[in-house]
Amino acid sequence: MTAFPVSLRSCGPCDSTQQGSNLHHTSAARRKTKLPLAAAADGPGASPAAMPGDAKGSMGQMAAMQGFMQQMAQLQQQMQAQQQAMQGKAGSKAGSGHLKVEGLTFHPAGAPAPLLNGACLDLPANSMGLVHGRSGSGKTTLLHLLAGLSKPTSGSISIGEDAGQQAGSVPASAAARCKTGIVFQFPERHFLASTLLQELTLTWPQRVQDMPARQELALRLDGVLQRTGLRHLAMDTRLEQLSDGYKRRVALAAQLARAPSLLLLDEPLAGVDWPTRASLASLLGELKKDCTLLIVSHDLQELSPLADKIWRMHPGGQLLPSTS
Ligand SMILES: Nc1ncnc2c1ncn2[C@@H]1O[C@H](COP(=O)(O)OP(=O)(O)OP(=O)(O)O)[C@@H](O)[C@H]1O
Repeated sequence: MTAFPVSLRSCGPCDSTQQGSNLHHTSAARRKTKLPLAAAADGPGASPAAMPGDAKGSMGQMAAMQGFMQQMAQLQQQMQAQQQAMQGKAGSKAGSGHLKVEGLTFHPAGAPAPLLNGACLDLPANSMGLVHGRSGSGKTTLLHLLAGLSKPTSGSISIGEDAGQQAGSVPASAAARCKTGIVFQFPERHFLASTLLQELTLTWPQRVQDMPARQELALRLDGVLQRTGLRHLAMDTRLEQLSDGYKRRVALAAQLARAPSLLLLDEPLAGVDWPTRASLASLLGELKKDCTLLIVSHDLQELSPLADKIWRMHPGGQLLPSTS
């Protein structure tokens, strides 16, 4: 079994032990979270049109800033999830991943029309949903709303136990969101650490009293590494040395170690070679046993046979059931 850093030591300098380094980076990430999160919480106000004049840089800079804000928001959610699991609020075992979305509309400030227009979907627990559609139709936007990375203009998102309740205009509860994982389209752009070990343990709780939670996470991660085909890699492998397929596996493993009840995946097969696509697709099919999956993809050939429900995102942000 792979040895993970369950024990806690004081935070050392970056070039000290791997574990000390990890603690250091995690603390730093926590500190960094405050400012971008305040901006992210503004939702539509964070769009380029709503930024003050001196912040209107190039679109590339804005995209990078938005990516960073989303990354920080996700990190904070994951940290909250570990904390709540430890306190017994969210439970350490994956709960129901029933996803219900009603009338979801997203019209960011400055956009001429809504990016998402009254989207509805109902995805039972332990099933796989697939969303396809033309480039730019709003598929990624939908995933970001479901992950709580953007704030909807109107509509409701219910996850797990919430899904049985009457929908209102409020998004899913914080506890349900904490059990939602997301793997981005280009996961390597969202890596915050340098090595495999650091990335996989980045959001683990750090306090002395968190030892049982860390032990549980280490045990779960061992199984996840086996399942995602990463177990043969050295834990000090540098992430930049990995192929695109392996980087996707690392991002997936980091999410699975949290035992999400809902896992959102953006183009999980894009940019990987054919044998890797086949093995990744088969892994995603197996994951239905553990959680509910909602996948955005153009790769219908591999994924539609595995999907229980399929939707097409039409231009104008309308989500309609689809047969393929
Ligand atoms: N906050 C925002 N403000 C304004 N426009 C936005 C915002 N977020 C996304 N967009 C625009 O909304 C459109 C839909 O983007 P989205 O990434 O959701 O499409 P997609 O269907 O996932 O495309 P692809 O298949 O190419 O990944 C794009 O034109 C994008 O530039």
